Formats: sequence, C-alpha cells, structure tokens
Amino acid sequence: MPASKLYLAVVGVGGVGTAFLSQLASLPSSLRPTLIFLSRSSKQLYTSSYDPVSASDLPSSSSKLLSLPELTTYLSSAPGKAILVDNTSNQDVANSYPSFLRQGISVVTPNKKAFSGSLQLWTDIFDAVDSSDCQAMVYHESSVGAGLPVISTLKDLVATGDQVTRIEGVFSGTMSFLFNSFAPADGTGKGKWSQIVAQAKEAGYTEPDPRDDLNGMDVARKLTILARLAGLKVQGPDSFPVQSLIPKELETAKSSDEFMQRLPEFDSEMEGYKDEAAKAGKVVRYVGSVDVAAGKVKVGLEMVEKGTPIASLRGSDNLICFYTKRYGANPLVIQGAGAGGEVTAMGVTADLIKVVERLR
Ligand SMILES: NC(=O)C1=CN([C@@H]2O[C@H](COP(=O)(O)OP(=O)(O)OC[C@H]3O[C@@H](n4cnc5c(N)ncnc54)[C@H](OP(=O)(O)O)[C@@H]3O)[C@@H](O)[C@H]2O)C=CC1
Ligand SMILES: N[C@@H](CC=O)C(=O)O
Ligand code: NA
Repeated sequence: MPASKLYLAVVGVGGVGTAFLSQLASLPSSLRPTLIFLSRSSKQLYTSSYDPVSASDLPSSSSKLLSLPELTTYLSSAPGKAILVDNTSNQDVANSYPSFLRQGISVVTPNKKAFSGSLQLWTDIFDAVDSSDCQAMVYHESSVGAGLPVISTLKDLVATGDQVTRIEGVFSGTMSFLFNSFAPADGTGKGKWSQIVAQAKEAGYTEPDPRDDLNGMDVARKLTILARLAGLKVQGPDSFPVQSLIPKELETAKSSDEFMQRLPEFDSEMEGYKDEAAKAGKVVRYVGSVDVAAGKVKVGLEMVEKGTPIASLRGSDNLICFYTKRYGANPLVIQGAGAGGEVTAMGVTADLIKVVERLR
C-alpha cells in the first residue's frame, strides 16, 4: 500500500506537535501518510470526504468539535488504514487508545498518561494490539527520554532474553536543566531557582504545566513505564516514594500562572539543598531508579559526588543506565537531550515511520 493510502490524524499542535508537523512535511512522500485531521484543545480541522488538510488552515475556533468516540468512527471509516498521533498530555485522549486500536487505528505518541496510568489501561492497550485483526500498532518512544532510544532498547533487551536488574539515572530534561544550571559541578551556577524554572518553560522542556515536572510526577510516570516494560506490575506513579519540589505553600496554587508568579518567594528552599550538598563537597541532582529484582521504584533528590556522570551532565541531558545480566557490572548507557520540541518530535516521527513501513 503506498503511504498516500494511509491516513493521519494529529491531536495536539503545541511545542512537540509543531516540530512533528515540520518533520512530517520533509519526509519523502513514500513515508508520508495523508493528513486528514488536526486538532488543538478547542479547534479541529477535517473534511467529511477525507481531503488532505494543512496546519495553516487550522481555524481560530470551531463550533462543533468531534468527540473522541466520533473521531474513532471518523478514522475507522477512512478509505485506508489510519494512524493517530497524540501530541497532547491529555488523559481522556490517552484513555481512548484501546478504542482506537480495537478499531484498527494505530497510535503514536509522546504522551505518558496512557502507559503510566492504571494497570487496567496498560492491559487494555496491549490486549487491543494483540487482538487487533487490522494490525493496529502502538509506539511511544518519546514518552521516556524524548527521542533517545530508551523504550526500544529496553524492549530489545527483554525480547532477546536479557534480565534487566536495575534502571537508574536522570529521566527529566527539565530537572536536568534546572540542576545543571542552578548547581553545576564547577560551582559557577548563576541565577535564582525560579528564574531557571521560567527558562525551562520558555525552552519547551517542561510539561504544559511545569508543576507536573516539579512535583516529580513526570519522572515517576517515566519510571512506571520502564518498570512495567521490565516486568514489574507497578500500580501507578503514586504507588512509590516520589519527592516533590513544590513548596508547601504553593501546593494549593489555582493555576500554573499563579504558581510561576509566586515561585520566587520560595527560592531560598532550593538554595538550602544546594548549600547542604556543597558543604559535603557534592552537588544535588534529581534522580530515579527501578530495582527490578527487589520490585522497588524511587524518585527524588540525591547528593551526588562531583566527577560522576550524573554530576557532570549538561543542558537538558538525560542519562539512563540499564544494568542487566548480559552487560554485567558496566551498564548499557544512553545519554543526550531529554526534552525539547525537536528532539521529542524526532522520536514521534521515527515511530510514525516504523508504523508506515509495517502497514504499507
Ligand atoms: N516538551 C518536551 O520536551 C516533551 C514532551 N513530551 C510530551 O509531549 C506531549 C506534548 O508536549 P508539548 O508539546 O511540550 O505540550 P504543549 O503544551 O506545547 O502542547 C500541547 C498541545 O496539546 C493540545 N491539547 C491539549 N488537550 C487537547 C485535546 N483534548 N484535544 C486536542 N488537543 C489538545 C494543546 O492545545 P492548545 O494549543 O489549544 O492549548 C496543545 O496544542 C506531552 O504529553 C508531553 O509530556 C514528551 C517528551 C518531551
Ligand atoms: N517535561 C519533560 C518532557 C519530556 O518528557 C522533561 O522535562 O523531561
Ligand atoms: Na525515548
């Protein structure tokens, strides 16, 4: 089947979605499905006759939006196989993956919500893939480590019979950027915590709401996904210890804007962690680990020796170490930018290519 007979719906055109659309536009036509549906939170673009659409035509507002069940019907009735790319962090869209897949619609996404939500949703997604008569597939490489090959590597380790014993490292581009800027190992850190948080948001590293990074939930979601792929039945990101960096007084902030406005009042809290580490000749970093053998996951701040790979990270780099039986004492290590529109979209586009190649 030529790629033009495959149909594409893109839900979410923010930082990642915009970069994805530009990468899509530069794919060769043999790998580029026909874009027939595009949406933001309150805008949709599509035609009832499945004509190609373009992002520049996305209306400023739409009166009647297709619901998720209506979108499922629209895509499953297309005159060729359909692929949905979910570039939102929306839970309702994530909850619909089993329905999309059961209707033969493949799903590609950087959204962590489906794979780190309830175990039931996880089971429903992969049961739907296994039982789909229409070869529907799900790929979510960018849900951990943005475009870095983290999910595919872990899947390959498991599929080829290696035993993963421990996964550890730095799993958040935002947290990496914050601590590498605020408390670099060479002691040159400049700027207040709240200013650096604002820079991370501006650079497109944070979740749509930066509180989802600072409360540790983004890292907890990623570790839930990795732990499940490694074989643990983790109930969810709130089923293990996660250290939040949200000041107590801001836990009740009504909006992300209010939170960002008031954050400078609490800069001294983070200065405290930085000073404590400096007194011990160390630096503070936000790390996570999955001890597969012991069935334990944990996420939080650690005082790290200077000169270690974690202490020496730069920018928004992630560092993910897989300890396995085959690799022995020297882990398989993946390092590189773990956040940002372009590098995240790269993982989404690469997943889309895999789906197209398998469906053609
Ligand atoms: N940014 C990064 O570095 C990384 C992001 N990710 C994941 O990628 C996803 C997107 O992140 P990012 O692009 O940064 O976020 P943005 O906030 O920039 O974009 C989110 C987009 O989703 C749209 N949206 C929200 N809800 C809906 C809905 N119900 N229907 C249709 N569209 C909706 C928003 O619409 P509107 O424009 O109207 O607000 C917006 O266009 C998230 O799941 C994030 O966790 C993963 C790895 C790295
Ligand atoms: N907010 C996340 C984006 C990627 O998952 C991060 O900072 O790592
Ligand atoms: Na990845």
